[in-house]
Amino acid sequence: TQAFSTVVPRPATVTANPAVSYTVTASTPIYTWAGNAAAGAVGTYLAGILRPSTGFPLTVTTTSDANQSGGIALVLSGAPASVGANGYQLDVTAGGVVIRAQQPAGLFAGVQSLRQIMPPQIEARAVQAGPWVIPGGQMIDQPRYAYRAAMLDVARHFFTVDQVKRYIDQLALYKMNHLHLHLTDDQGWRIEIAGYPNLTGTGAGTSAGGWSGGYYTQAQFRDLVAYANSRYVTIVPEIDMPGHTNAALASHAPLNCDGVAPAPYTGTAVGFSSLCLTDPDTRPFVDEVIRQLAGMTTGPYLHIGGDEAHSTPHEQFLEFVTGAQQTVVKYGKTPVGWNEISASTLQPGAVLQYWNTPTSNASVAAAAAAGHGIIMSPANRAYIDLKHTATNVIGLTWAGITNVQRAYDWNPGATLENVPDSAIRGVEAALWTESVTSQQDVDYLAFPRLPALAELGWSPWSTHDWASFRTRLAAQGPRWDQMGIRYHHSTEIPWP
Ligand SMILES: CC1=[NH+][C@H]2[C@@H](O1)O[C@H](CO)[C@@H](O)[C@@H]2O
Repeated sequence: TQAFSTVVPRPATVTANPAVSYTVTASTPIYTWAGNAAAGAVGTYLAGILRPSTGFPLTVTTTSDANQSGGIALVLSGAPASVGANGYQLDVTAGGVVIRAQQPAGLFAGVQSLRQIMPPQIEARAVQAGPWVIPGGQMIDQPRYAYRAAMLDVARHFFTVDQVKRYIDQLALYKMNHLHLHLTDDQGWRIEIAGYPNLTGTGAGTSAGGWSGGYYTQAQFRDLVAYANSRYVTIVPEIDMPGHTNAALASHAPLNCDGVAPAPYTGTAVGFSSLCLTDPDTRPFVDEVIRQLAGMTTGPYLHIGGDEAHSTPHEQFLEFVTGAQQTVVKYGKTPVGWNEISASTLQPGAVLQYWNTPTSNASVAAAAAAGHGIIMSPANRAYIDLKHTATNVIGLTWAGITNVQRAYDWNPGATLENVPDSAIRGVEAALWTESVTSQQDVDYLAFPRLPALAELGWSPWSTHDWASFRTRLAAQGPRWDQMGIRYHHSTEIPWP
């Protein structure tokens, strides 16, 4: 039987009851809360996970009984107030499983914990022998931070809709609830913008290293947004500006100060490109891009980049970034930017993403003091594009080598001087793809560090403990084997 206390992220309170267990059988139903379609969808999602590996019907039916026994019950009643909108209470007794929440999002989170206390074979896509014994116990659980995210850079190398959906499913398993898509950079523009067809002509024609290009049509992007929403993941699209813009400049000559489009770029340098901020074509371009992207995005955030604008005159940079934030607000979204935008006139609600390595930054601290939220992605902790070990082939090294313990053993709420935990919105694991050209590369770099950052975003600091985490992480290995995730077998982890 899978141990009860192996869940990642660690639930806030976990009480194993080894005296009891519940076995899922061919007659086990899934009950969902009557009258709530979203709860029903969570039940159908759970059935989609359990049916292929058990071969059981696992019929989904409704109940109005907050103490429904005799199966796996997902109920929107009886959850303690402490779990809030995104938490849950999970009880496994001899009589069955009951997940209680205040909102469907909490049921979805509870389902992820339920998956992890079932045998690893539950994640197989072909029928397995069983038995499907679930150990007894109780969890009462809720997230520490509201923003628990991963970033996938689809500009340096392009990843298909299906590959991104697979990543979304992996994020959901670890209760991450935002996926930041880095859609544009020097090497590629990956989102269709009506009226500027060459952005996804020349702009999407190649990638770092000269590999094949690609892009999302607006319909495909909307499909990704809908898929993410069905996994309680919010897409955060990024148009990186005014630097990191060679793909746009190569696609649309008027955006260049001299009116001459540069060649597409397949290298991996940064900081050499800039939109021409004195050019009258730039503002309408930026306005149209933000307008269309906001129209495709159901989530509240639109990321305007702002990093490494080393080729942009500083005063022009400040004025541009202030204007870009105002445009995002005009189209109904909340602006997010890399921490360099803190020097601009931050718009109400604007959120900063901290990526630098120093533990102090006066401009960011001032922004936090003014009430702006901070997302923590310090490169020497949260950049899962860096190598795991010095001998790794793929991965970068500019901010060091990040093994699992370095990714895990830090407190996002107590990292930046004069930035209190109350200013921290959450954590984001950033996967840049200069050296990443395949699904396997993504798996190898993301696992096992992504779950480490997921635990930092979800679990209370009071339970933060490397010795406990490394043993719980070890129990995830057999699950990843079943899921076909080709993870890095870090020597820090006692894999079974
Ligand atoms: C915000 C930020 N800008 C740079 C930096 O992070 O490092 C990344 C590689 O780790 C690189 O791809 C990116 O363009």
